[in-house]
Amino acid sequence: MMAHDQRPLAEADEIPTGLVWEEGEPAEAGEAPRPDDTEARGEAQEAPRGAEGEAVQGTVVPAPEAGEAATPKRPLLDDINARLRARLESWHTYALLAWSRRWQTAEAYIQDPDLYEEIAEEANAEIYRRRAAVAKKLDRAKIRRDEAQVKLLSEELAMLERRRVSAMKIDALTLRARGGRLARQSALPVCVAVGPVVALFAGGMWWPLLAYPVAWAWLAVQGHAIAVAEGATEVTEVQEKTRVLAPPQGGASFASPGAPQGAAAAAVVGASEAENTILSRLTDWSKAASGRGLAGVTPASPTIDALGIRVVLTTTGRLTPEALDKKLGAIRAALAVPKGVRTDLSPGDVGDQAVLRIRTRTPERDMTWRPDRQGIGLDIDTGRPVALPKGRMLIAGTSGAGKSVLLRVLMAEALCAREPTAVVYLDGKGEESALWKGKVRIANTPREILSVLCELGAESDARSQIMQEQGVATWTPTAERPRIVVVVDEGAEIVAMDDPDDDLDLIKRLRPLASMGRSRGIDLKWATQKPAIGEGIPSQLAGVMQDRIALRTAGRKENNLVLGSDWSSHELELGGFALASVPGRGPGQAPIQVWDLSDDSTVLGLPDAEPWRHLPRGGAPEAPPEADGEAPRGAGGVPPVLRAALTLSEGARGVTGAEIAAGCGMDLVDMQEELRAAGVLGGRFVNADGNQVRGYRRDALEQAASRYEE
Ligand SMILES: Nc1ncnc2c1ncn2[C@@H]1O[C@H](COP(=O)(O)OP(=O)(O)OP(=O)(O)O)[C@@H](O)[C@H]1O
Repeated sequence: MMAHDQRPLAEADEIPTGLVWEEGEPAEAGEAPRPDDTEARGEAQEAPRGAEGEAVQGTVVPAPEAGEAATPKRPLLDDINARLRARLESWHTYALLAWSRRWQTAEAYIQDPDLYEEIAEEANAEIYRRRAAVAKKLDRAKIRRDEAQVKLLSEELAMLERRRVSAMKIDALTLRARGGRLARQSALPVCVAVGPVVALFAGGMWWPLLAYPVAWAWLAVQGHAIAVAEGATEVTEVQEKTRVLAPPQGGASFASPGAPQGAAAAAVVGASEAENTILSRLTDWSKAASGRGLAGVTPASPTIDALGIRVVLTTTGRLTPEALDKKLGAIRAALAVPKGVRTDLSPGDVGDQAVLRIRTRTPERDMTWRPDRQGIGLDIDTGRPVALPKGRMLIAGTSGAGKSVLLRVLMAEALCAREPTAVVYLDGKGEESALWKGKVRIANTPREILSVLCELGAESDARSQIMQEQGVATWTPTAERPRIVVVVDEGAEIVAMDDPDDDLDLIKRLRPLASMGRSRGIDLKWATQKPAIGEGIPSQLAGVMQDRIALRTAGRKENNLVLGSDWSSHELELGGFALASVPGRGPGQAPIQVWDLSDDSTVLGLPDAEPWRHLPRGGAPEAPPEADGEAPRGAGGVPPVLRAALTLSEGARGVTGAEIAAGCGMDLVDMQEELRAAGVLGGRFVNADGNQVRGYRRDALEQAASRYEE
């Protein structure tokens, strides 16, 4: 009935655009008018009139949107806009992702929990270096007999020995270091955020504002790369999933990783927080491993025992259990294994399987050292004693790792051994020596150490001669010439003392002991906190010290220097856990828990023993009496040192000072003084090998002796 003539009103009667006149009967009263039609209906009273002047019936209604259905352009544009908006939103999310990751990394770097320890270590090392330098100067001054310098340097040394780095200073240094890290990490973002605004207002330059879109785009690209690397090409909000763990069976077995999510939400009773995190990641393995290059690794149900978590990993595709070793870092990251917790991979029962052990627990064992204990400690996995081979050994460990305790165990083991064994203790620090008086031969000062090394050199030569005479290749220790365990507590002290220019060529004397001592029953145990070659390990010794023990080392670098990259001694716990690179033990094996001999009274209770001294071969002179007694004169009043020098140089053109000192069991410097008092000065002579060496010429010795006989 209604013939609608729709014309825009503006065109017809100058009614505002957006409204049209709709001919026909006005809307029924009952019809709900559109809210914005009120004005329009008012206008209807003055509606246009027909040609004859009669009112034309109709209503003003809003105009349909221009071209709504008439053209496909609009939906296309809407579609493009929607897509663009979605793209921008997702790239913006990528940018936010990259920013949050960057900030997380920066935060972890700034709040690094190891920083305090590193700074404390560095501060202590600085004092230690200064102490070593002053001690060295002091020794030289003593040798020169420069009393004024000796007094000054002794005071300085005493002051340095008393000095301790206070906790407050370490706190302040740590705070400063963290502040520096924060400043460095924030410098670039702050420049990007503030720089363009400053440039705009201060310099009137608009183009630095381009830094904002550039930085945004850069972050978005980074964020996209992160999302792709992590296996999520779409950025979505990560939902916290509930832990899925089946009820423990037989004490400790958990749901397989393939179990449906959300089946159970309880943490495992009795498991620590770290263990629960690891277990939950194993349960949700596909997510934990995503983007870490662990495709082809499937964990079975984990179990917990006295040593921690054990899980069998099955490999598929081209991945082999052996290749898993290289992915251990990625596995640790996927499972969020805490830093100090050790992980070991060993072959499984089936060819494509490996067993991953996450050592979150240490079984309770009585580790106190007693004389009946075997070896240096227990393998923490098997609980069996670990005995180390005899011979030279390098021992490394950071401060507090347990070197001194391990050395105590080695020395106590030697003192209680059935085989005749003596201990020589070269303790440059001098801290432990008091405990061992009357049990082992002790040398603390450079002169004492030099003297002992001369004796050891002479002993080694004597044994070599005896072995040649007997036609044997290995020394069998006897009560007269026992096995000698030479323990160096802190090798860096010896390195610092060494000064070949001043006749203190300690390292030169140690090298033959390290290289040839093993077959002659002389075992050098070299311990150091600083495993860098030249600092704590002399290059002359590094090559020959193949058997090595590392307690906890300061970091990966130190671990690699001592044991090699297959090992992880830097992840060991502090205080008595060690890895041993010796025949029969490899990187795949569990650490050794060292017997605990930190109790001083146990050391004091060890049996006393006559400290070792070199025994010259038959007919050699006796050691002169101690300094307070007047040296007895021999036949014709010849001083014993001169007599010894004459005996030792028989048939030769001369004899070295070290040989005389060793032959007499004397300190080198004391021996030199006594010979000087007897009228003999050092010089050079040609030895049996035809080389010019420093020492005492035979003719000079004879001349001096003849003066006494006269
Ligand atoms: N085998 C062990 N069993 C139990 N506790 C140990 C063991 N070894 C070391 N510790 C603990 O660690 C502490 C530090 O050990 P130790 O003094 O031997 O370290 P260190 O490596 O010699 O350190 P530094 O080089 O700073 O002297 C000891 O006081 C002791 O409490």
